[in-house]
Amino acid sequence: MLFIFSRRRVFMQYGLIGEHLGHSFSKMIHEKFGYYHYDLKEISKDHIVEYFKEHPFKGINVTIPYKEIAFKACDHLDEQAKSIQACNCIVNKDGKLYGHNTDYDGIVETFKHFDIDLKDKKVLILGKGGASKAFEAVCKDHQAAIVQIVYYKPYPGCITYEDVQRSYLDADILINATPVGMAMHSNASPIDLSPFTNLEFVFDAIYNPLNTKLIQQAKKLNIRCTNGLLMLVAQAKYAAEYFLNQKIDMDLDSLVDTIILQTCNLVFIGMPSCGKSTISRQLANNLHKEWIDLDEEIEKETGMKIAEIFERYGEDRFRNFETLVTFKNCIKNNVVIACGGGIILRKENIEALSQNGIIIYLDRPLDNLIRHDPSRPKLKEGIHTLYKERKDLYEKACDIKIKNDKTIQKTMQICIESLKNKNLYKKFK
Ligand SMILES: Nc1ncnc2c1ncn2[C@@H]1O[C@H](COP(=O)(O)OP(=O)(O)O)[C@@H](O)[C@H]1O
Ligand SMILES: O=C(O)C1=C[C@@H](OP(=O)(O)O)[C@@H](O)[C@H](O)C1
Ligand SMILES: [Mg+2]
Repeated sequence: MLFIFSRRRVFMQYGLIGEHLGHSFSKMIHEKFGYYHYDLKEISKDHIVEYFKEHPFKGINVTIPYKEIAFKACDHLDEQAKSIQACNCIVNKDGKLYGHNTDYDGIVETFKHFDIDLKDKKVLILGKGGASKAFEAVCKDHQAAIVQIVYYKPYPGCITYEDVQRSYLDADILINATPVGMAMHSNASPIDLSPFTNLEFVFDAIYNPLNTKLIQQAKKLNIRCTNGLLMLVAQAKYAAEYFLNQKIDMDLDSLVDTIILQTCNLVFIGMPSCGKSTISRQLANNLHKEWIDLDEEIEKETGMKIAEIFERYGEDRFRNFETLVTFKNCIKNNVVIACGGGIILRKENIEALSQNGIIIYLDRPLDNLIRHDPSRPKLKEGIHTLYKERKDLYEKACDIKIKNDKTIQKTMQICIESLKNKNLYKKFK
């Protein structure tokens, strides 16, 4: 009896099920609709069949790797779920399960938003999992001329990445439906875009990090592109409409903006002693965000003070630690990060921090900077020499430059005001 009671207590009415949900934004999105609590429930492969048998929910979303099992568990399926053979949304009506695939709608919504006409286009879809099938269905329904699935090894119906190099470099649209480039592997890209000749649009279904390596490259090459955030937000809205059996009146583009604001990081760069650590910590307190100082993280990881690392191992080794710690922290969400002054010396550091972060350059008058401090070994080279070497790198790396020539409190207020500028966040769209 007690057993049944305790199990009932944890039943969720609305939520997301999947195997690993650590990086999901779904709770945040669904609760913005304002109709219900939304929970995240990780279920192991051993328990998933039983979960569907019991179906203890009113409405759920389903994510990797259970969309196909969900499809099989449903009593009724809509056309999109049938054609994709996978469900990401199930509604429980009087004990019967109604399956939908709102990923399909999220994809259509995204192509529409960017005004991409799929008709007669040559489309490459990387990956052959659940998301890939939804993209394939959308492309075929919208009369793309060729829809080719790319897989990393030979597989029926798929081509390999070598085949792409040989005969598909004239593709019009490229879609990443693999997890390559996602959070823990954010330094990887599924494909190099530079040899493509005709790419009109790149669609990366990943939304964390907001800017994957693939998206960063597309932007560099001036190819129009999107991450998976609008798709995610749109599929959530359509799922909520199925859950509630009513229309939800919410502008998706503004919802995307809200999610970006709540998930992106604020990253401080600038000369040694320009105020990065001090001002970013106060800003984090003020905005109720977690604060991370990369120098402190290096000291924690190595168990040594910065000056000791320089002395015992030299600058190069210090820079390796710095890059390691940068890669570990850059894929977090909603954190404020203080970097060390030399972070801009390696391009890959800034690229990594830019995946989820707005880069803020704190510019403090040189005359106000500390000249001698044994805990800051680079100062021995002289502030003017360092500034000459680095000035352009700071300028180039930053999204916004803020003068720190007033009080700490005042500069922090200026940061807060400047960060209200919506244009800053366009880099994530
Ligand atoms: N606007 C300011 N007015 C007065 N002191 C400041 C100002 N900005 C920074 N400082 C001081 O400068 C010193 C170095 O700041 P810190 O945050 O450690 O710099 P960074 O992390 O950029 O090296 C600290 O003592 C800090 O309080
Ligand atoms: O400018 C630099 O090369 C360095 C700056 C330091 O951080 P601060 O900028 O916080 O002093 C620290 O990362 C290390 O001593 C190297
Ligand atoms: Mg510092």
